[in-house]
Amino acid sequence: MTEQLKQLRDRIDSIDSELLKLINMRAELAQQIGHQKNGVTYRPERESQVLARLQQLNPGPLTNEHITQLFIEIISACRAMEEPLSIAYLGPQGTFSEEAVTKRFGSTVAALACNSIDDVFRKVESGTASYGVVPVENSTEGAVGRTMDLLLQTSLTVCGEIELPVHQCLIAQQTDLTVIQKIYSHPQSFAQCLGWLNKHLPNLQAIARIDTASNADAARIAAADKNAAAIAGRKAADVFGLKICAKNIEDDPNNTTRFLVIGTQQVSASGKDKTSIVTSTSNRPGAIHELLAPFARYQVSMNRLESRPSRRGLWEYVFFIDIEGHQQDENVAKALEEIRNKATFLKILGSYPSA
Ligand SMILES: C=C(O[C@@H]1C=C(C(=O)O)C=C[C@H]1O)C(=O)O
Repeated sequence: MTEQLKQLRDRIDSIDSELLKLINMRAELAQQIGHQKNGVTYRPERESQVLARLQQLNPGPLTNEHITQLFIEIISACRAMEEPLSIAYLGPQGTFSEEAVTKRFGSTVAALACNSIDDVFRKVESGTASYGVVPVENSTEGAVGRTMDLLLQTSLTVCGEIELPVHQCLIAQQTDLTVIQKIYSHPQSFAQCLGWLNKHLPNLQAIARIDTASNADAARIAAADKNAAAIAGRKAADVFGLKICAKNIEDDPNNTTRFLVIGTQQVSASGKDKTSIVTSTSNRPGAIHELLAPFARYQVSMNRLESRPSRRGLWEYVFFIDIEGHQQDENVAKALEEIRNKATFLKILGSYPSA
């Protein structure tokens, strides 16, 4: 070892000793805060402020994404000193939902794989899990209907959102595409990769496309059949020991899935929030225009408007709306108050920090 290398490593060692001390001091403070809280440990608004502040202060060379991931892990460990969180998600292991859990909560949580979106809601409603993570929309494929239908019925609140860039891979036991006779995947993932499949697969007509309940299920099946491939994330290839034949095969390179964190808590304002509501109105000319007019009047921006069958009458709809701001912000509160007076139905799903 050269003298210069030794000196650099000595400096890293002494910085690590400092970091070790500081991180443990941080954990002790989190524990003290935990003793002062009654009830809810996880404070999404505070975590979002902590991360936003660090991003603003970050002098580099580490990027804001690096800093965010590092601090999410530090916060995750500190939070666990107060109380370990259990998070239900749409399993099995290796799904994008699992990645979304880690992206928001870090690794120091008990992640609970569920068989269905319904099961995620049930686990949180029954108190078996503290929070749940469910997919709500994809930038290519649109809304996840089941999540929206369950949001309408549930007593749970929306406590957060997670945006996850979704990069699909074609994975198999080997990388020779000519032996592939079947491809397994979730219908949403097939739809996200249609262009690539049509362009790159030899003998496309002869290849069966088989739907599975999740990408990770597709990977599990492909791991037991040498003539099969799966479309899934990199994580699923790791979990099931498969090779990556092609990566980033999604047709839109910005392909992103948005997930919601569901729980039982009303989240306080962070300063940069969103509010999700479901509403409906009578079926007459101009009714929707009138219903939404207060948003324009009080300068509330609408990020999303999605209609779903209400399941109460033929051709009757409910509207899922995301707006900017917290329900306690004055302009949002006034707009929602007016809407409540006009709507035949209004449910505020929750306010939470913007991703
Ligand atoms: C320490 C706290 O508890 C949790 C841990 C946090 C942290 O480590 O920074 C932030 C918010 C909470 O989820 C707190 O509420 O400040």
